[in-house]
Order: sequence, then C-alpha cells, then structure tokens
Amino acid sequence: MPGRACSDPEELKSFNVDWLKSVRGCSELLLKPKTAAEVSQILRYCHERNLAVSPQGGNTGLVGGSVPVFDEIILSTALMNQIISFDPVSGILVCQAGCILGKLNEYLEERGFIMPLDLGAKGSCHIGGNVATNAGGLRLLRYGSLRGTVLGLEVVLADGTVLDCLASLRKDNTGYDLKQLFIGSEGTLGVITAVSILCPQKPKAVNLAFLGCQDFSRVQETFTTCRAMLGEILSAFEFMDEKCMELVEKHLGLSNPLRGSPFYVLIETSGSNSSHDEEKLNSFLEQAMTSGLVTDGTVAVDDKKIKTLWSLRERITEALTRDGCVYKYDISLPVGKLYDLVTDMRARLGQSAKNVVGYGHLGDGNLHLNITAESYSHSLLDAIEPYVYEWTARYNGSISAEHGLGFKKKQFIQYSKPNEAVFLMQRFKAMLDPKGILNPYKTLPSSP
Ligand SMILES: O=C(O)CC[C@@H](O)C(=O)O
Ligand SMILES: [Zn+2]
Repeated sequence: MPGRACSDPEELKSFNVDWLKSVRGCSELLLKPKTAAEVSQILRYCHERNLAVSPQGGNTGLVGGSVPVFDEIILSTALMNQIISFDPVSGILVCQAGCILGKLNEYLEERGFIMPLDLGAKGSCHIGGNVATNAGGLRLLRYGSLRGTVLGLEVVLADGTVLDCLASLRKDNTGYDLKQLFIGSEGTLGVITAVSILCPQKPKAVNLAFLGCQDFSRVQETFTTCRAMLGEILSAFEFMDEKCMELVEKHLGLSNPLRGSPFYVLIETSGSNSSHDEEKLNSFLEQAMTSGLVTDGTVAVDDKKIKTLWSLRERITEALTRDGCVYKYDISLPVGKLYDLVTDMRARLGQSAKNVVGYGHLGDGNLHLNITAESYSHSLLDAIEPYVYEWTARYNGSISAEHGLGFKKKQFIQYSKPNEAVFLMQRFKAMLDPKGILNPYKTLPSSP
C-alpha cells in the first residue's frame, strides 16, 4: 500500500537516527500500520520468521530507545492517530498510540480539559511513546505519573496476540494490573496501540512566577514554603541554574527577565478562581521575598508571557544540543542532595567539560544533569561514568527518573535495581517475547 511501507534509504534516514543524533541504526524497512489488527499481522509475520522490530513513536526519546540498533524493521505509530472517544463527564480519553501529545491537548482544551502530562517535546511526541517510556514531564507534581492516569491499554504482543485491556474504569482490581507491565517497558514487551487516559479539567486560572534564588538551599526552602502556602493549586515547581539561562540566551536568543541569580525557579499555579489563586500566590511571594528566600521575580498571568517564561525552561534541552556534544543524565535523588551532584561533577571535570548544568523537576526530586564538550571524548566519558551512577546509588537514587534506559543506559540498571529484580525482568521478557524480536538491545542488560 503506498505510503505504508518504505524502503527508500533517503526517507529512512530520519527514522534510523534518534533526536540527539547519537544512536544510528541501518534499518531497510519502515512500516506504518493504521490499526491494531495490522500491527498484529506484522508482528505475527516477524515472530514466525525471527525478524526484529523497533517500535517508534515521535522519536523524541533521549536514551536511544526508539531507533533500531542494527537492521530491525521500524514499526512507526505515525498513522495510528485517531481519537476513539472522549467522555466529558468522566474526562476519559481513548485514542490510538500515534496521536501527538500537543494535538490531544488542543482537542481536549476545546472541550474544557487538558492532558495530564506536558513536556517540551509535545509538538511531536506520540502518546504511545510517552506511555511506553512512562514520561514524566512538567506537571507530574500535580497530576501524578502515567501509572495513575493511564486507565487502560491495548497492546500487541510479540507473537501478534492483541491484548485488549483498554478499560475506562477508575477502579479495577480484577486480577493483576497487566497494563503496568507495559508502561515504561520501552516497547520491549509489546507494542502499545491504544491508550485510555484520565484527563483533568482545564484550569480556569493559571499563574506563573519566575524567581531568582541565591543558593540551592533557598531553592529547596522556597519549594517547601510554596507547597505549604499554595497547597492544591501548585501545578509545577521547576528549577534551573544560571548556566542553563546563559545557554538559552546565548544559543536561542531568549532573554532572561531577571539577572544575577545563581538559581531560578518556575512556579505555576492552576486553579478555578483567579482572584483566590492570585491572593495565595501574592502572599507566598511576599513571604518568600521578605524572608530572603527569593531575591528577584516576575509574575505572568497572560498567556503570552506565560509561554515566554515557560520556554526559558522548556528549551534548555535544545540550547544544550547547540552547545556541543551532550552527555545526559536523568537522575532521581532526595531533594536535599539534588544539586550536590552537579557541584561535585563540575569540580571533578574542571576544564575538560565545556559546561556542567543542572535543572529539572525539583518538586519530583528529578535532576537533569547535562555536561557539554566541544566534541565527543572517551576520556571525558570515563571521568563521568560510572562515577555518576555510583554517586546516585550511594543515595539510593534512580539512574533513570523519567527518560528510560533505552540503548544508552541499559548496562547500568544494576546501580538502581537489585540483581533479583533484573533477573525477574529478564524472565518477564523471556515469557512475553521468547524470540527477543521486540526492541532488542534496549532496557535490559545483555546477558554476560
Ligand atoms: O534534556 C534533558 O536532560 C531533559 C529533557 C526533559 O526531560 C526536560 O525536563 O526538559
Ligand atoms: Zn524532564
């Protein structure tokens, strides 16, 4: 069928390489099914013939999980982009896996709802890919993880079996919760073809405060104070260091409305009553200013300024890619330890790194440590790894908070999971995909 299968090397180029251009496969075939039945046919065929398959959504992942490593057949969800149903009473959306996150959000906004997750890649990432990586994003603090908001999944297993667990129930304790196995499994256990997801009401009032803090302990205290004073209307608490701001200014030409702070925080409130929310935010800001937690700040209530301020945070990843070769770490740690890793790494690497920056979802204890260099260097990588993973393990953190392990981090899984857990994961994999055709070389370490 025209447009549904492609073997043209030129056209395949962008599907073979990840967004960061750091993992490149050499697949010779791209398939674009439209339905679960077609995915089932493809997988049944591949299973019978031992052909490996690399499922791909919007290809925005950061750990090389969505591209082939060798010549795996690329199974793209690009044409599985239909909304199946939306119930405005329950707020439950059912859609195919290839729907673009931003498009779903637009559809919902017209109906007075929003998606429970939001990320910088919303313009191209697919909801199926989001679920397969268990993406966190900017509002996890408020709406929780996909493990709570995804109510059901339709998944095609390696042998082509269609598993219809597309329930739209808030409560369902009937047997094991199988969908959880596929959330965050990065396409290694099955191909997600449709999603049922619980969506919150679109908030009537949104406010954003962009603040400057003199040190990281003040950033932390700003968070605890703000959580206590804003309570249920707090919808995001993000932080970034001054280096991040320098890079978005330098590489993207964005302008920082504040100056001279070592740290910046973005605090968003989402509620149903603008005067009530503004009153709460103002009394928090007054308290934060008078107690010296915050030294400078600006507040946005109109859409345009809100978007401009958010882009300072959302576009850091893009600015980093323009700074040179990037080494990325997506770490969960106790909030008190979050920035020590950045300081430590900066001192350790000295002049051998161009920039060492820290930012992320402070409210979720999730640090994005990024290190840039003029060009790739093996000795720099050796200075970073496994040091960064040992550091994380020492504080019982996670070496993959929200990006997944993909191809790049799979060999380091043992820093965050005991051998028994990894062994059990391998048994699940062997049971569900005995021939190992689904997204091979990803997530789990290769056996010794
Ligand atoms: O590029 C990164 O390290 C983080 C990307 C993304 O998770 C973000 O929060 O902006
Ligand atoms: Zn993030």
